[in-house]
Amino acid sequence: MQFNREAFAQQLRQGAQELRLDLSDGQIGQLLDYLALLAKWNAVYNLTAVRDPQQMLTQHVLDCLAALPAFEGARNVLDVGAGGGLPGMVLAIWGAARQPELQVSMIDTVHKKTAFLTQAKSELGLANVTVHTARVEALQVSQKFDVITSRAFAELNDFVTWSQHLLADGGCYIAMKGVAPNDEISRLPAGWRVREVRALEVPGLQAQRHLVFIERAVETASQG
Ligand SMILES: C[S@@+](CC[C@H](N)C(=O)[O-])C[C@H]1O[C@@H](n2cnc3c(N)ncnc32)[C@H](O)[C@@H]1O
Repeated sequence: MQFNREAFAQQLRQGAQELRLDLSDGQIGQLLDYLALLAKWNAVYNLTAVRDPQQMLTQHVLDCLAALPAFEGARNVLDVGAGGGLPGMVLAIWGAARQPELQVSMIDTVHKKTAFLTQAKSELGLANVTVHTARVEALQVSQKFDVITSRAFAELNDFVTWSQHLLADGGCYIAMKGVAPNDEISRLPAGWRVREVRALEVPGLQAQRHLVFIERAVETASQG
C-alpha cells in the first residue's frame, strides 16, 4: 500500500483547480490526514471496499469534493449512512475553513465505522462534527437539519421515508448518485419533488455522477 503524500497533495491541488474549489494548503493537509487515517483503519476494520489509497483519493475524496459547491450556504447538514465519512468528513474539513457556521452530523448503524469517525474528528480537530451510532429512522434531534445528504446509501424512497422527520421546514435533500436515478425518482413518496438533477465531473474518474436535490412539494392552496 503506497501513500505518497506529496504526489497525492499535487493531485488534490490539481483536482481542486479543475473543480474551481479554493482549497488552502491547510485543507489539503487535513484531507490527506483523513485519507491516511481511512487507509490505516481500513486495513483492520474494513470501512470501505476501496483499499488502495490512490483509488480512495479519486473514488472517495475527489468524488466528494466535486459535490461541495452544492453545500454552499448550508448550516446544519446530516450525512446518512456516512460509513467512513463520505461525504461528511470531506464536507466538515472544507466547511471548517470556508463556512465556519457549518455543522456536520454523521450517522451510521455500524459501531466500528462511527468509532473511526469519532477518532478522525479528534485527530483532525474538527469541532464542527457530531457522530451518531443509530439507525436514522430512530434518530431524534433538538435541531433539525437544513440539508440531509447521503452517498451510496439507499434507494431515494427509503432515504426520504426514513429521515424526513429530521429535515427542517424549507430544507432539502442532496443525494449523491452515479447514473441519474430516474426510476428511483419516479418512486419518491408522495409530497416530495425533485428540484434539480445536477451532473458532476469528478477529476480522474470516468464515471457518471449526479446530485439529486429533493424538497417538499408545495401544497397547492385549495381553490375552495
Ligand atoms: C454503502 S455504505 C456507504 C458509506 C459512505 N456513505 C460512502 O459513500 O462510502 C452505506 C452505509 O449505510 C449504513 N446504513 C445502512 N442502513 C442504515 C440506517 N438505517 N441508518 C444509518 N446508517 C445505515 C451502513 O452501515 C453503511 O455504512
